[in-house]
Amino acid sequence: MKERNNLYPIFLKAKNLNVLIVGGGNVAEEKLHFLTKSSPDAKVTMVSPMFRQGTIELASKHCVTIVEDVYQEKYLQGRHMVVATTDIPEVNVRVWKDCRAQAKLVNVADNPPYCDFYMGGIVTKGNVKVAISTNGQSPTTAKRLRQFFEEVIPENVDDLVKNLNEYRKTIKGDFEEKVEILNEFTKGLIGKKEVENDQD
Ligand SMILES: C[C@@]1(CC(=O)O)C2=NC(=C\c3[nH]c(c(CCC(=O)O)c3CC(=O)O)Cc3[nH]c(c(CC(=O)O)c3CCC(=O)O)/C=C3\N/C(=C\2)[C@@H](CCC(=O)O)[C@]3(C)CC(=O)O)/[C@H]1CCC(=O)O
Ligand SMILES: NC(=O)c1ccc[n+]([C@@H]2O[C@H](COP(=O)([O-])OP(=O)(O)OC[C@H]3O[C@@H](n4cnc5c(N)ncnc54)[C@H](O)[C@@H]3O)[C@@H](O)[C@H]2O)c1
Repeated sequence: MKERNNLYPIFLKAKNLNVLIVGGGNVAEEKLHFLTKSSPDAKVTMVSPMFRQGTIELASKHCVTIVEDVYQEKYLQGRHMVVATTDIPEVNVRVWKDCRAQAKLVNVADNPPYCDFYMGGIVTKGNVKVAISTNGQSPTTAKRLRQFFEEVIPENVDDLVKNLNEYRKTIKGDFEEKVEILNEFTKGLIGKKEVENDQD
């Protein structure tokens, strides 16, 4: 059978979660960069004996606490999600095992078999967000697609969302009637004359 991506994307309120990043090198900085680019209000703690200067600067602009120490299990306390990025495979595997034992979501960066979730390529335009995954097959493609969608999704897509949100408030009637009116009103948007099945 043809391969397909069975991952289930969710849009996390990173502000309400405690994320731990283990390590403070290149990979940690890349993961922190893309996390805070998408979610500037993400709550993050980083633990590592060494941090890059760029990481320290990025951390100071966001809600990121830096702890200078080697990884220990106690740092998992209160964390919902963990990203392990050290250059010592045994440490990353230990983080993975500790997280699994405590049913915490864990991502060993750049190491798909040790990931409960993947970080994606992310495009944000106001209230609209698109997340891209290649099923862990090609991060470079995820990056290129992200750049492509950053170009082609119009900046004013957010106006549409806001206008429809306002319009929805003015529609009278029950839930079904509202859904019908909003669907009728937005039919033209996808460039097809007939929308055959609104479940698609
Ligand atoms: C999207 C993005 C998000 C982010 O990092 O936040 C992301 N990787 C990005 C860039 C990137 N990473 C790497 C390169 C070098 C080129 C290359 O090797 O392809 C580039 C491209 C570049 O930098 O140009 C190295 C790399 N990464 C992984 C492997 C292992 C492997 O592929 O098997 C290796 C090889 C390591 C080695 O050689 O040992 C694995 C993962 N990287 C993922 C995410 C997850 C899959 C996402 C998906 O499903 O598509 C997954 C599975 C796990 C994870 O880490 O979550 C971010 C782009 C953000 C943006 O630009 O918007
Ligand atoms: N740099 C890349 O683009 C890249 C690409 C693919 C794979 N990798 C792999 O990913 C891993 C990390 O790469 P990197 O470039 O970020 O390495 P790095 O040397 O820049 O960073 C490693 C970090 O891990 C920290 N660390 C070491 N032991 C620790 C411990 N016990 N507890 C907590 N933190 C600890 C170090 O202090 C350092 O901050 C390496 O195994 C590398 O081979 C890197």
